[in-house]
Amino acid sequence: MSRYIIQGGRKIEGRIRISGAKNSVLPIFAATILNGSENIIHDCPDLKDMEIMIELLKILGCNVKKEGNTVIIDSSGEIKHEVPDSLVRKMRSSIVLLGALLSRLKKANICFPGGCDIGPRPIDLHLKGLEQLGVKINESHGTIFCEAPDLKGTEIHLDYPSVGATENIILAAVFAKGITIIRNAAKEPEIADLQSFLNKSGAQISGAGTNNIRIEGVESLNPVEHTIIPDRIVAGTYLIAGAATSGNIELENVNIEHIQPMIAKLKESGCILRTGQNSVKLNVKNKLRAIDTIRTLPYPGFPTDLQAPIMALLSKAKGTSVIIETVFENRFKHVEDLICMGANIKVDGRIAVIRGRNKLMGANVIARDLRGGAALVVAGLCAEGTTVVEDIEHIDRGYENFHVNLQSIGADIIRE
Ligand SMILES: CC(=O)N[C@H]1[C@@H](OP(=O)(O)OP(=O)(O)OC[C@H]2O[C@@H](n3ccc(=O)[nH]c3=O)[C@H](O)[C@@H]2O)O[C@H](CO)[C@@H](O)[C@@H]1O
Ligand SMILES: C=C(OP(=O)(O)O)C(=O)O
Repeated sequence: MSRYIIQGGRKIEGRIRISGAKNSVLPIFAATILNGSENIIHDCPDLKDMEIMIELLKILGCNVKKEGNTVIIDSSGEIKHEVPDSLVRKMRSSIVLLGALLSRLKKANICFPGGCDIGPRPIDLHLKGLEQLGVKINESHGTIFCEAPDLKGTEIHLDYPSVGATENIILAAVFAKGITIIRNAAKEPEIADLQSFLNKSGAQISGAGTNNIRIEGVESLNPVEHTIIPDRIVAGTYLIAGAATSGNIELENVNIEHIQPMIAKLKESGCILRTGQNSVKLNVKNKLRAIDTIRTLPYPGFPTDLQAPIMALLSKAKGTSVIIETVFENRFKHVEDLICMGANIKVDGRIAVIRGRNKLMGANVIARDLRGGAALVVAGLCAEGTTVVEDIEHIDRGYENFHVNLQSIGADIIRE
């Protein structure tokens, strides 16, 4: 187990380039199974989850080469339909291999996926959508056995705009006969990136980024070269870290449209933000103010993945803030560690009330999930004294070179 040791109280100042998005690269890697060809993918972030997905693809029969942040995946060989449980349980995105394998092989066996422990996270909407496309599903002893003798396009109305379900249905529908329409689809930028990757390969998909996605089945796909979109959650985390230390930072390689929900809230708190075409600068002149209400929502609402980091920031803002977590049922595990650091936070169900304190104090805390862990790093950066964050393997799932990047902009953080 590794840990970060942070000496708080230093302003972070400088420039960081944002890596490709974890939640984009993982479904796109799964999608490389479809074309049975070579796929060259640039700006792949060096993350634990990406390593696991590469391992999974190799076991399934793909040839994978890594050259810096470019990954070349050749899926022209024979592909297996059974996905090993131990790796599937290590992350959430492994479940999109289901749609990809059904598309390519018309069958797949996979267990229930892992990922951050932030609530029950069922996959009923994935399975319901796949069944509507004609997939026969049997569950036994935790394994889902799927067969898709005859995938047929149809209209699917999602009860909730689930990111993973939207991705799985898109993947399964690429070769389905006729037209598939997904209504109430997730609108996240990572879905649009998946569409863009698949269309470059010859798929006929439109509407990603809106509630209605249309997929016209095609017969075959071609090799692709693609660059992953910048990670809006990583960008948001660095902006929050900059704000929490009253710093002065510039982020490069960001899509400004994708980070608008964070920009709006940071401005409400009193941060000064200036946007360029693909960059954003943040500085802070006065003490930050509380934010009346933050309600996490599907995109373009405020992202649940930044709920924990912004809570760390609000723990030191002037006044009382309210955060309502509407997406996941149990995403406040970081609260007890923030309280250990001196924060005044009360939680009732999905609502957290944060009364800003003048200071936070360094403490020994534990990263219990990916973004909760990032929040504790943010808190450590702006706390007095030393903070030790244990179990940082969770953070490795989603942040490339986290402490190295923070060091490069003046943070006192080491990995042990
Ligand atoms: C790898 C990846 O891309 N992860 C992201 C993805 O997770 P993920 O794809 O798991 O998130 P979903 O959008 O599917 O889940 C949102 C909500 O819908 C519920 N639900 C989902 C599917 C289903 O079949 N039934 C069901 O009830 C979930 O329990 C949750 O309460 O989107 C989340 C919401 O933006 C982000 O926090 C995650 O970082
Ligand atoms: C919840 C997250 O990841 P996952 O869905 O992979 O668990 C996240 O990225 O914050």
